[in-house]
Amino acid sequence: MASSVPVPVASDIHEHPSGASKWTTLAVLALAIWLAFYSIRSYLEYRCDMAFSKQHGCERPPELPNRWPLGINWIMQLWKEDARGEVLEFMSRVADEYPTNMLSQFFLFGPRYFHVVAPQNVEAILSSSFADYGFGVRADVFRPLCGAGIFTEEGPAWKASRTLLRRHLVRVQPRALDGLREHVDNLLARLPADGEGAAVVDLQPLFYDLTLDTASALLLGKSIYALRQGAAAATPEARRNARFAASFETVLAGLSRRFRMVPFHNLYRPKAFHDACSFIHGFVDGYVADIRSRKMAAAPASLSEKSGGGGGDDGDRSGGLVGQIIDMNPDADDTAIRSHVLHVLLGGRDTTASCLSWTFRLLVRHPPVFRKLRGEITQTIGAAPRPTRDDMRCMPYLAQVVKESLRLYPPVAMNVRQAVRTTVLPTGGGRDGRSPVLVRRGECAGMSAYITARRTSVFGPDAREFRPERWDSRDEGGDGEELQRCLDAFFAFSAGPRRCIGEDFALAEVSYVVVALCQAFQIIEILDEDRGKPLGSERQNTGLVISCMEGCKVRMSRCAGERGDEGSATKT
Ligand code: HEM
Repeated sequence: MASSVPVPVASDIHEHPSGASKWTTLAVLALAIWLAFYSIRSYLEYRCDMAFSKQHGCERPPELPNRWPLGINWIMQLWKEDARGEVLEFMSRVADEYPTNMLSQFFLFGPRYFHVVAPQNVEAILSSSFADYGFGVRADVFRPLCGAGIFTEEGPAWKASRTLLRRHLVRVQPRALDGLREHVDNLLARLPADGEGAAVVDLQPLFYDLTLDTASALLLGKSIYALRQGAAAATPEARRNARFAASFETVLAGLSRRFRMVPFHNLYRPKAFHDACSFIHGFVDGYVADIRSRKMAAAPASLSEKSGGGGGDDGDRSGGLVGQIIDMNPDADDTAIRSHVLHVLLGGRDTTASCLSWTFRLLVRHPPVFRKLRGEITQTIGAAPRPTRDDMRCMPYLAQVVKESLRLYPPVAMNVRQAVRTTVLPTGGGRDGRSPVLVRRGECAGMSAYITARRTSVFGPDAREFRPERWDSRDEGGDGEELQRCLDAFFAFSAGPRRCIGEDFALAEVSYVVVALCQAFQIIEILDEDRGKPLGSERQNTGLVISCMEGCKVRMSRCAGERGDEGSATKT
């Protein structure tokens, strides 16, 4: 038996390699070919880029010096400052040390990262060289919550989403203030009542509830009523709404953590985050199914007539954005509708609440500005219960106050783009910081409206001060040059083709709430313990938008006789 088994000899082994070693050889060969190809391509690309750089007279901006390899010292410092709530102020201080308006650095093994401060460079990235930049990993970071949509898409898909969403916003815009009234009433009901005397209130969480209510009404045709939850939490619907509001908070915190972990963001997988995403998906899907079935039951014939894209006048009233999309295209995919809803919610809710919160923080810290604003409100609408759109157009100082608040505390404080092709930024290179700068394909450019707002070279010696008058075209007495410089450097709503589509809606909402609170409360003032603290010394939460860790605590009273401090000057 033993003699029938063939025994391999050494020569057989060499001439007929086993399956495994054959594949190993092939894999090594493929890797070597890929490496050779990659190196040659990188080298050729580098040569082309250098020629391009020379042609445009580019020079490198200053490099941030690393104390430890791979910029680890900077990463640790940023984490530390972030935990302290001071990361934006820290970055502003670093930028101030470099008058060239531009810095470059590497983080770990990532691509070169440019810190862009000069308004000309911001303009190039957002507008004139728009096509040269993309979002990098943003889509991947947002995917668990909202899939593909306006915030993450590029090219034709983004254009289609933008056209659709703009159409909806333009349609609801004229009636937006009517829709706000109910929610502002709910806000007022949560504040100290008549005769209750002066009370300390943190307005920040209430503003977040308010904007969740207005945004959900805009998108789903029915509000979440977060402001009413205390009173009505007994019903199953109210409980579901409360869970939606809580899940949304969990998800936003998770998304902001994912951003901080790039490129390891996919390692962030806590169960609470995924459960919250699933709940939100099911919640919105429920609304979509409900609106669709109501529409089918109400007018099956008219639905097919509208499928050409015309939509109906009731689009925004019955089912908000969801209803309008179904009106225009009854075959629209439900998951795609859900993504539209979540993208706009993501873009419109926290940003508006953040703006409201910072505006009131600033107003109570600047009594002369608050007094002047109250004067304008009284003069324009007197005792009328609520302002109309026309009333608000007649309040230029109100617009200046909101704009100045957005300048100093832009809700979207940081933004990043990644070059999709090699390109040039107009300024910031060389010793004097005036030469163009080469940005190679794959390199990143980070902009911060917060840091730019604090540059004295851009906004003048009072850049860090809250001075709404800087936006008054009549105030300068000069040739309007300074105002134009301020306008060019203002990008709280971004700029160029991807400028915010909710700007008008947000400004109307913020202005309306400011007027409503000023009318209802004769006293809104700073707490004694907060007096004298300079702007920027507060602790900030830099998630997807900036909020204040200390909230927006004020002392309020409906009646002037019940003020906490006669010395304060917020009364008209
Ligand atoms: C004070 C409030 C707001 C601020 C400061 C603000 C700011 C911004 C900024 C900076 C961007 C550009 C983001 C980027 O390109 O990375 C943006 C985009 C966007 N915003 Fe707003 N926003 C506000 C309110 C709103 C509201 C109320 C809505 C909707 C109702 C909205 C919807 C959007 C959408 C859909 C985009 C994406 C536009 C695109 O990529 O084409 N925003 N916003």
